[in-house]
Amino acid sequence: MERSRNGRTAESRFAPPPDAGRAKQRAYCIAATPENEDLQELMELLRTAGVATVGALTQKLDKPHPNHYLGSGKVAEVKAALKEADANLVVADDELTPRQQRNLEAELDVPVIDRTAVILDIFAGHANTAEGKMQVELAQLEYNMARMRGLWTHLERLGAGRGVGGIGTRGPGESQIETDRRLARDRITVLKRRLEQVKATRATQRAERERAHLSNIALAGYTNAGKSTLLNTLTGSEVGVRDRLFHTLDPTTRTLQLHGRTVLMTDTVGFIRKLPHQLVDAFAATLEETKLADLVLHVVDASAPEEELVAMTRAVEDVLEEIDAGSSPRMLVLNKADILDDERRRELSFRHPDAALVSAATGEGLEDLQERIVAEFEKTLQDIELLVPFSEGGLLSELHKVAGEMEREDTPEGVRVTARIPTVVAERYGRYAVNGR
Ligand SMILES: Nc1nc2c(ncn2[C@@H]2O[C@H](COP(=O)(O)OP(=O)(O)OP(=O)(O)O)[C@@H](O)[C@H]2O)c(=O)[nH]1
Ligand SMILES: [Mg+2]
Repeated sequence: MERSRNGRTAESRFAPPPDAGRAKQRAYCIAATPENEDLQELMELLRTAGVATVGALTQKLDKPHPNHYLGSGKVAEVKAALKEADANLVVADDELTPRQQRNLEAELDVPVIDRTAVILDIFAGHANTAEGKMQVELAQLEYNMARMRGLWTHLERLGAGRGVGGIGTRGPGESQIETDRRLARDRITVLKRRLEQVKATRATQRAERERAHLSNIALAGYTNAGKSTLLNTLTGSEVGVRDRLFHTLDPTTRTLQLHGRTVLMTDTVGFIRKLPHQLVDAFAATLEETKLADLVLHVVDASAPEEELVAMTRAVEDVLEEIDAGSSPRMLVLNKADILDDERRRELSFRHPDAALVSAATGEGLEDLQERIVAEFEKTLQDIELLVPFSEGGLLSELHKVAGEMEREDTPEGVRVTARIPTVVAERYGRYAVNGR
């Protein structure tokens, strides 16, 4: 029997969980895709959101049907399957247009949601900080704005169709829709303004860190790749780790010792295929951390099958491009080496000769990774000669952290220091440079 990466069997993904009979939401997954994609990731998202999957259907289409997402024959097939599986929710693997959603609901007579809604729901459940919550709410509002009309039609239909009736199920008419849209727009304005303030605070914090003149490494990668685990192992911290998608939403920065030098390492929100653009926009402040890093470690779950690994890697590269982090120096880190067999290890080192193969869980390969990071920074090391005024004594200990080793000599004007440090950091000491070095 085919075993999925996290140990659950392929069969058990479809078999109802023990309490599925009572599970409120029993989802049927659908996908229109040009490639032979399975729906495992969507089911994984649903599992994270606490929804049971009771069936799935994929149709090979170059482009989703503009009216019904799937072709009309397939929609009829889904309708029959829903009854069979006793599903009460349909989930599409792509973001649906309001029209596709409306039409599907009319045909299938159950609520239809899309991948974006599921991801937004997970983010909403995982947001802990005020900033995270605002970012998610903004993304949700942006997503819902376009769909409000559809939502009301939906409620109306359910009310009429099932004879439930009552408050909130009747069509509110144009004026109510308009009022709601206005309220949503107002709230969006407020949230955007507050997030601007958060962004300013974050910029101040970053400026403070930069004043500490340390290089900054950002961890980036697909959700569940092991970024937080890697941060924990390397820096001895205890950031939350779980086998669920989008566990980390808020960035965390820790210090890391590399051959006597101190650098900063930041763990942040993971990426996914078809990442809702509303989230990318709303998380702009968070993603700045990656964008402005001196080095980006792209962490990959190397235990994924090759095809999936390539797709996940590409998805991350795409988002990095999208947020404009494409030009930062980057290093590929193949994680979860502990669960690879020898053949796969050989294949990976052949395919990705420049990547570091590590296990954040067992510590394997981490020394090599640290060597590589040092080597990466070495490439840009520069000799500097500074004259630091006595009034700036704190700078000396900071410089010592960055340089690992340095020579110092007291002179009447201040302390004369020679050291070898990364160019990015050297620039921050520019005003104390002697002889233009
Ligand atoms: N076998 C194995 N499992 C690992 C390794 N590193 C992480 N994991 C597991 O992978 C799962 C995800 O790890 P996290 O560190 O939370 O992953 P993440 O990239 O931070 O995920 P998000 O915060 O959701 O984006 C957890 O169940 C970890 O225990 C590893 O080296 N080997
Ligand atoms: Mg994490």
